[in-house]
Amino acid sequence: MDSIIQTYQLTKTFKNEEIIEPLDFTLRKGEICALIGKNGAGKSTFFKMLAGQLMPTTGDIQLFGKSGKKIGKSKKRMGFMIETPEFFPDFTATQNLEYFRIQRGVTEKKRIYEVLQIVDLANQKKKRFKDYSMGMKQRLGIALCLLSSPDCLVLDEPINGLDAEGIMEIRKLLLKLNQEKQITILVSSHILTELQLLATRFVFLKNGVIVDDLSKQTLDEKSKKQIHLKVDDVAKAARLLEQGYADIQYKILPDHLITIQNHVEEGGEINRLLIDNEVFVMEFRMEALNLEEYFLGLVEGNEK
Ligand SMILES: Nc1ncnc2c1ncn2[C@@H]1O[C@H](COP(=O)(O)OP(=O)(O)OP(=O)(O)O)[C@@H](O)[C@H]1O
Repeated sequence: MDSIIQTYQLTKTFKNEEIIEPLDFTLRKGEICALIGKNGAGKSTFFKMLAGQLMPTTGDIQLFGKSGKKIGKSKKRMGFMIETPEFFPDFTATQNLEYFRIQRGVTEKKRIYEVLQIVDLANQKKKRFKDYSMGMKQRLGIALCLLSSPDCLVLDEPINGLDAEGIMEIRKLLLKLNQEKQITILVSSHILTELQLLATRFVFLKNGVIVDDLSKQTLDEKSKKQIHLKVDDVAKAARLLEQGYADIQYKILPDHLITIQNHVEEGGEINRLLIDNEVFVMEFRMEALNLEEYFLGLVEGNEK
């Protein structure tokens, strides 16, 4: 059984507003799946439904193939970090984890030392939580998720607010958990370039709808190129592009520049379309497109 999380037509409505539209999603074993969406896209709402903190309005959730009343056992195989856990500021990492170990019924006391080692906090045992850096606090949050030895982690914005070093540490940690401990990971963020170095799959969420779902390989191919044009009549060129390609994704930049994010393989035809219609093309080249630009193209549509 390869699917760890599966949702069927899952929805959530708050006060007559559908925040999550019927959502079908599968997380497969071994993946590091990035859920990418702007603030308010519905990432936390989706994660809270997976964790059982929010009831879906309609639809179904399966964890490890189990749903409904049987889901409880599967939930024990999951580690959720949806909001920063409420650690005691004056407690050390060990004292904080000991509190949660007892609360959660994890019998083996030595597990605390193991998880602190995994997240590289074992040598900080005497420091109190309030003296931790943001990165250390996040890693302690992940340690807490790991206490019950889960097979899957669901992490909401674990690198939010971290500096470059903190981000790198979390990335190293998540890669280690995935590769060495075979933990499947679903992680959300809006720091897209960071996820490009971490995830094996990218799911884009906009207003509660999955607008794209790409493997790392496809994303890398897409991010290789975009068309970069300099033309004399930008408005006419834009009109021709829209007439020629209904789904065209482009941006108009200052200095008569247009970048086109899709139909990149048809660059020759696009050039011909413009020239044949008497648009003077001063520059035509392919250039690299980064994930951030691709994402903005998807979630904002054309900037006209
Ligand atoms: N309990 C609630 N009652 C009413 N509206 C809510 C509730 N929780 C979330 N929302 C709304 O649902 C939408 C999605 O919120 P959500 O927190 O899931 O987005 P998000 O993608 O996680 O964004 P962020 O990164 O800002 O947390 C927002 O418009 C938010 O205001």
